[in-house]
Amino acid sequence: MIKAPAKINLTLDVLAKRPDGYHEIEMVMTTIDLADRLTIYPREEDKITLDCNVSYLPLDERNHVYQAARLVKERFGIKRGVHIYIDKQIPIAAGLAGGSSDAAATIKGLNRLWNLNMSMAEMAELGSHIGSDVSFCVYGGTALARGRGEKIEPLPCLPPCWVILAKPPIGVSTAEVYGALRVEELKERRKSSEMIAAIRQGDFVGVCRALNNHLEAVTLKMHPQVRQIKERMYRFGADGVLMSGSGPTVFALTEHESRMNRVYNGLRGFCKEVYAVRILGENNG
Ligand SMILES: C[C@@](CO)(OP(=O)(O)O)[C@H](O)COP(=O)(O)OP(=O)(O)OC[C@H]1O[C@@H](n2ccc(N)nc2=O)[C@H](O)[C@@H]1O
Ligand SMILES: Nc1ncnc2c1ncn2[C@@H]1O[C@H](COP(=O)(O)OP(=O)(O)O)[C@@H](O)[C@H]1O
Repeated sequence: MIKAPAKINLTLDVLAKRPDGYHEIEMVMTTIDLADRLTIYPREEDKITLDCNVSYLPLDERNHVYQAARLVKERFGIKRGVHIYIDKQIPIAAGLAGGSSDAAATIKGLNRLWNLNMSMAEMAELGSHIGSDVSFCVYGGTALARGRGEKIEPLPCLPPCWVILAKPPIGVSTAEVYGALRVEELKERRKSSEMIAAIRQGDFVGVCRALNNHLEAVTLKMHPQVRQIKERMYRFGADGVLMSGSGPTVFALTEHESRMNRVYNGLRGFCKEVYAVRILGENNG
């Protein structure tokens, strides 16, 4: 069994729109203890098959797990197959990179199963062909991602804290959110350098102060309930609050367990999907 953890964006600074349609970004991300679980079964027949505990995911070539397995097979000319069971726990289209993390876990799992001896950097490069967030998910832990998200620089672990996540019952398309962004109109300044400094100093208050997501205003405009969740988290005592990725999931950080409980209980009843988890440890880089 391989764990595929979700990520949150502590920063997402958009620098420019690129001619290839992607955006040049800088983001500090960290993995959290909310994870899908993948089980890989080898099969002699040269075929990739998937199964899953939920009915709303495609089990064919549209699934990132299928794409990852096909890519590894093609890259190494492997003529054997696999059956992969996905135990889905991460909400989908939520800004938590569930699909990207599943793809990264598949690459890592097949690297081991077929003794391919790929390094972290090689697996991250392979993953970048599936999606911009897959490279980060290969490393996990805390890291700075640049380029369109595929250039990874590992960072030290965050100071210990709690993460409370609330996901409103809407799915958000990443492409749509980036598409609606006007880079020249961005008002919030970039904060990734400030975030990195706070992490290096183990400064939790500094981490909360440096939270920034340039996509937040776009998604807030499309889905006003995201703002209501943010306000409620602050009201119940969160130390820092931000939307993750393209949303709509919002997370709160708290240093103390008692505050975590207040925020968690304050959000339940208001929002159906609420989680309280820890940050995961060091990355594997
Ligand atoms: C916003 C972020 C932040 O971590 O995550 P999510 O909200 O999806 O979790 C990422 O940048 C998303 O990464 P990922 O979901 O892998 O995106 P991709 O599949 O590569 O791209 C989907 C679409 O988003 C847009 N896109 C993505 C990355 C980027 N740097 N600039 C872009 O403009 C492009 O229109 C692209 O066609
Ligand atoms: N294994 C997978 N898990 C989740 N979503 C997947 C997977 N494979 C393909 N997808 C598709 O990818 C899209 C975004 O998935 P996800 O990674 O959960 O969101 P986000 O990019 O917001 O973090 C969804 O529309 C979903 O159908």
